Amino acid sequence: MESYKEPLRELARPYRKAVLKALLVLTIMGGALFAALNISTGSYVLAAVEMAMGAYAIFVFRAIRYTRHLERWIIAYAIPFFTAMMFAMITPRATSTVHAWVLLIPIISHLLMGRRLGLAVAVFYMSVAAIIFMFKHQGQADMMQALPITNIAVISLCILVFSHVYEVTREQSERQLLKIAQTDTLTGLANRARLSDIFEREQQRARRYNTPITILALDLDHFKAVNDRYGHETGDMALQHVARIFRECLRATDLPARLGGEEFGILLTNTNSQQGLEVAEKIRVAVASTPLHVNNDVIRLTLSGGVAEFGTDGDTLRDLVREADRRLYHAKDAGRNQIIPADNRHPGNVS
Ligand SMILES: Nc1nc2c(ncn2[C@@H]2O[C@H](COP(=O)(O)OP(=O)(O)OP(=O)(O)O)[C@@H](O)[C@H]2O)c(=O)[nH]1
Repeated sequence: MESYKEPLRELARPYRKAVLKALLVLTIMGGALFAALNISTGSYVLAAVEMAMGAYAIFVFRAIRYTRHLERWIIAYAIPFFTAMMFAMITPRATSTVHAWVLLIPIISHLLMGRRLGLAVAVFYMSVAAIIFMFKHQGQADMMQALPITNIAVISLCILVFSHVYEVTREQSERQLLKIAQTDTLTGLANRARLSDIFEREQQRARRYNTPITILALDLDHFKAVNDRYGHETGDMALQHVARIFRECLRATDLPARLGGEEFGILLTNTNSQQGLEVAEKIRVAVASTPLHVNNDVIRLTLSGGVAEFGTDGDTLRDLVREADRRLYHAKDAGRNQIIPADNRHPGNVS
């Protein structure tokens, strides 16, 4: 489960909202200023468009305060905003300096909509602006020369490329930081924060499609003795060794996580508690039958576990981990190296 799409979107929200708010405030102020200037020069249609954009900006400013659909409001505002820009370019009374506004499009669209949609919207409106420019100035010999046209084209392209590169790099750094923040450094497994994020997403899917989710809680047996006998460094190697076995035993859609110390939680999507028990048994047998070789030592490890199923044992990750933990401690009490299933009646084989 490598996708960080949802948490990245969440992370970008406050910053996109701040950019949108700044744009709205500037539109309200700019709308009033340019409407007054256009009224004074008799450009009433343009003034009406500017006042309408200002009024719409006030409406959107209020609407985004508590919205859960910021992305939709961004599109609902940016598209009319850019369209109004194109309209301002078409009007006969508009001066050629109005084209300077087009340079804002790639910056605003990337900041508000991200690298993919931002690029698509920017390329579309900049192309429309280029066509309008050519039509408008086709009779003006001084503008229709290679140098001024190349100047404008290169500046526009530079701003488009810089905005895009900035946004791509920003997203990559954010993804990298998020990955670090959600990964256990010792084992490379997910940590509790990532397990929680993925569980939130998966439980929504499970409710919608009525599919099962199972949580396993697994804990190494007598791990303190491993540390005491072979040292902390070897203990760390044992944790890495177990993490490797988890990866080998699980599907790509399962998420193994280190909950802390020598305790692990595994999220199994599309898996009921019976299938979950089979997975846990497979891991238990693999750990018990794959000793760790360090120098000349052969270190035999075992683990105990508990299974809990979404819905039957609880609806939140906290409840499910608590239930799976409760069974895990039964397994410890019953002699270790065993899994207690979700129905709590039939412990798995003790080898
Ligand atoms: N090497 C290493 N040891 C750790 C790490 N985190 C926790 N431990 C050790 O794990 C051991 C856990 O000990 P206990 O909680 O007594 O559990 P146990 O010895 O496995 O006994 P049972 O769980 O009852 O089978 C302690 O010695 C901790 O110091 C870690 O990151 N690296």
